[in-house]
Amino acid sequence: MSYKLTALGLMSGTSLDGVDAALIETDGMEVGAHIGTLTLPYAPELRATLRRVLDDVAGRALDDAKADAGIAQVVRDLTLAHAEAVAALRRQHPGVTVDVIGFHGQTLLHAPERRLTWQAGDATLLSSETRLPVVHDFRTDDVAAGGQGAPLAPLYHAALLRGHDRPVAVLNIGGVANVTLLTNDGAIWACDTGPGNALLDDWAERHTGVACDLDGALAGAGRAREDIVATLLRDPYFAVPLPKSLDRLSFHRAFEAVEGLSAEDGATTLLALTVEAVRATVLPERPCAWYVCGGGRHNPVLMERLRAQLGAPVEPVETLGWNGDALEAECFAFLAVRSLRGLPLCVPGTTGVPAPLTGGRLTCAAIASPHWLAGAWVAG
Ligand SMILES: Nc1ncnc2c1ncn2[C@@H]1O[C@H](COP(=O)(O)OP(=O)(O)OP(=O)(O)O)[C@@H](O)[C@H]1O
Ligand SMILES: CC(=O)N[C@H]1[C@@H]2OC[C@@H](O2)[C@@H](O)[C@@H]1O[C@H](C)C(=O)O
Repeated sequence: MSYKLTALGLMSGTSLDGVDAALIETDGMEVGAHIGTLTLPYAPELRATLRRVLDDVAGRALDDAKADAGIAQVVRDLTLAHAEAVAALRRQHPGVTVDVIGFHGQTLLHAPERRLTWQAGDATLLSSETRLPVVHDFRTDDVAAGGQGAPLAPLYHAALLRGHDRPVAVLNIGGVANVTLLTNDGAIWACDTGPGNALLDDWAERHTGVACDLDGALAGAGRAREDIVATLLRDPYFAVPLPKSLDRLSFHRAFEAVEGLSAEDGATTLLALTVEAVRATVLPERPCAWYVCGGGRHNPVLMERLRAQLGAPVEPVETLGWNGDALEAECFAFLAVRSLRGLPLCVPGTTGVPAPLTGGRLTCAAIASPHWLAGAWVAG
């Protein structure tokens, strides 16, 4: 490995459950030590506010939403939650010097067809709170270049899977689900497959008051209405070839289709949609194995249906020695270092950009000269 940095990645995903933080060593090409991780759940009020803001932002002009004082306060609150996660992780590893933060931010809007994507977060505030350089805004350049802006995890998956048998797939089941496929000829393909847990979370919250269908308690007790799943699979999204990406709210019309079902049958049907959407994704090669990360792998009913439907072994990424709850946070640590080095964050097969493209912006507030900026390494 060439000159490596200690990078702290921060991800707050579409599930709106909180901030994942991870510390790794990397030169942006290889991944060295996995130093530590933690999750800091959002306070329930912040989560509820974010859920409302998502709906609000979807219905108005983006510039207008960004200028809204109420939304600005939410952005500040979520940034401070990220700063708290950084402080907590640094307290756990007092001997470690962090070189840079990779700050994804909270996606509040993703509409690549309008060349819009917004990962809310105040990088200047985070940098001044932590006194660390912050790389942020990872998706804008990709979308501006005509790409989907997502998923961005595939190059990290590829770095971790170097030398692994192919074709192989990594499936993330977060709020939205996304797949990375590494093919026999060394290509990387990716897309969002469809809903992940977001619909099931909202359904469970509505019916039980609990924020998710914990351990698949509801979905395991119901029957899937396969006719409804089949109808939902006629959505044009599934006919679009990859690369393609989704917003958290993209499939909320599925709610109308399950309206009137019992809590259990509705949950089983929504869970079946998540799995069938993966199966319906046309990949250039059939994976010989699927490795699953993201919170969905904790749902045994979901894993069981994936195993039954995908026609190849389906295992949690822990089988590979990875931490499936920290992977996305690690990814943004890795991408921060790639951004500093001007390396691509995406390639045509992952986001549809015309050519490999770097991205991200560096913000250094209240830091005279980050020690690594003095080195020749960054220029190289
Ligand atoms: N024990 C469990 N039983 C059922 N579901 C679970 C369990 N643990 C986590 N989950 C699901 O995982 C979700 C969180 O997953 P994750 O943290 O991967 O999402 P995210 O990173 O926010 O989303 P995305 O990857 O779309 O950005 C929860 O909202 C819940 O649906
Ligand atoms: C716009 C956005 O935030 N997309 C997320 C979301 O959550 C899962 C899926 O949709 C994925 O495409 C992406 O996140 C991961 C980290 C990615 O970019 O790979």
